[in-house]
Amino acid sequence: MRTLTVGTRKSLLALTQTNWVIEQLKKVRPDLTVQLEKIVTKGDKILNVTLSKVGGKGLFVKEIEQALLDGRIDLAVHSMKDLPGEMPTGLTIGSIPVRENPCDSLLSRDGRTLAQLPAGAVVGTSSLRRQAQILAYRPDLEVKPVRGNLDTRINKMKEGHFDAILLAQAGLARMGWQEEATEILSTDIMLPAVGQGALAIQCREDDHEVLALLLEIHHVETARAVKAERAFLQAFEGGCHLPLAAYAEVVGEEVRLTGLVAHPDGTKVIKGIKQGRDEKVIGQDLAAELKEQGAGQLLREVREGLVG
Ligand SMILES: NCc1[nH]cc(CCC(=O)O)c1CC(=O)O
Repeated sequence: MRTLTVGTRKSLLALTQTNWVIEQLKKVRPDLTVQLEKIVTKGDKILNVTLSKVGGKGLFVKEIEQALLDGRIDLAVHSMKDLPGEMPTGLTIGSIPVRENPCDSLLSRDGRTLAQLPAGAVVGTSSLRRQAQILAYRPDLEVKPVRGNLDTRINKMKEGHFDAILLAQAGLARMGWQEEATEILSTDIMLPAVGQGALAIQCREDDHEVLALLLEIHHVETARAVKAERAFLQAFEGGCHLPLAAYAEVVGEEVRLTGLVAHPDGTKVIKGIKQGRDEKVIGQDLAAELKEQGAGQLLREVREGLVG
């Protein structure tokens, strides 16, 4: 097989994820040769400003997709939760490898769990999804925005800017920093972002050589779960900056999907569960059910900046 060029963002997490994928590929094809092509995306350039204010889906993805289309790279590893619903013609997801821990974690300065944090404690997160759910559970906490890469956020907490922060356990685990988590939050308290903990490996849809290779590390159960979660998200024309969460698991032959839409201040949580064989159908059905309870209107208000 030809030497493959793998595109990646320059952040430590992106490099770590990409190297993990290359390792998995080499397990099945020991003779595989690859070279890395580091790409700086718009999202990386503006990490220090409020992404939700800048808007724009796929801030971390666009330049990488262009490099794939131009043939400068042959495959690219994305965090599934950062990947927009629509994909440019000519590209496809060739593989969804096995999912890491999908949960969110609380990291606190003095080792206190979420239940033990005192009233008024300051929790750092810039995610409306995390903000909404943490305030629904503990309305007495204060949420403040925090930006930057994982290590930047952890350092800001340790320096005392926050009593605690919320991060995806998957990111910590991939970096080998799982011990930094004070508490892995149950999905009952903190439902994850769509696709959280999963990776998507993107390639050109006519590159059969790469497609055959990627199939070797495809994980069918993860792919089924993510398909249900993304069908739910797409029914809301959702971006990743909305107070929307979903998590699915394979149960026997079926997939069980839990989804929610919340007011950013946590005063309202619209939540439901759907189980069935067809991932797309349960995603769409659950979205329709939550819309009947006002979820569509709530998200429109968030998008238009009326609340949040
Ligand atoms: N939004 C940024 C982002 N995109 C992917 C991860 C790592 C976890 C994952 O793969 O889902 C993170 C960090 C975080 O949210 O704490």
